[in-house]
Amino acid sequence: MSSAVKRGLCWALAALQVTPENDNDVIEAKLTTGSSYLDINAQVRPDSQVDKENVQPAYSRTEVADHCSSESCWMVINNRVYDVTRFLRIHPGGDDIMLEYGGHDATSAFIDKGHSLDAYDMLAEYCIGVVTKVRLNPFISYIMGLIQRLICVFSP
Ligand code: HEM
Repeated sequence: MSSAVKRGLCWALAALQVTPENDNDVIEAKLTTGSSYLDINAQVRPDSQVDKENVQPAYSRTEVADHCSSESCWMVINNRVYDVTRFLRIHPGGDDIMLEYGGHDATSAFIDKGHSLDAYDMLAEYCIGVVTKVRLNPFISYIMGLIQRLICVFSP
């Protein structure tokens, strides 16, 4: 599948404001190692930042989808919005891969890559808010999440 088609489909899904609830399952599955330190919420949002993040703005996935360039690159990880524009050039994995996920939900990609705990710690610095949750019919939400995942799995 060409990246243009992939981007189009991802944008369409974003426009539908799909919050892939399944990402929480991914996180649970990845992090049920028994170590409390491996709680992504603890890593993404240490206690000291809870209040700060609570007053941060909420962005829709459509808004996030608009920020997909090197001039302004946002991504969603675990239902939080990250402005990674200034991190692009210093990301050890390169800016290309970051831009691929610019404007999208990068939760699974971020976790599947197996980032170090240092990388998890770095997230807090780039967090600008949370994603607004629009609850769709659970069945539709499930199908949308499934399509989103299939796109990620089968695209080159
Ligand atoms: C704000 C989000 C991100 C941060 C803070 C971040 C941070 C890091 C850091 C610190 C490393 C160095 C290795 C490590 O400590 O794990 C790294 C490597 C890497 N990251 Fe990210 N990353 C982010 C997003 C992503 C995304 C969305 C992808 C997409 C798959 C990705 C893919 C990679 C890859 C492929 C490497 C190179 C691994 C290697 O060569 O060992 N990263 N990242």
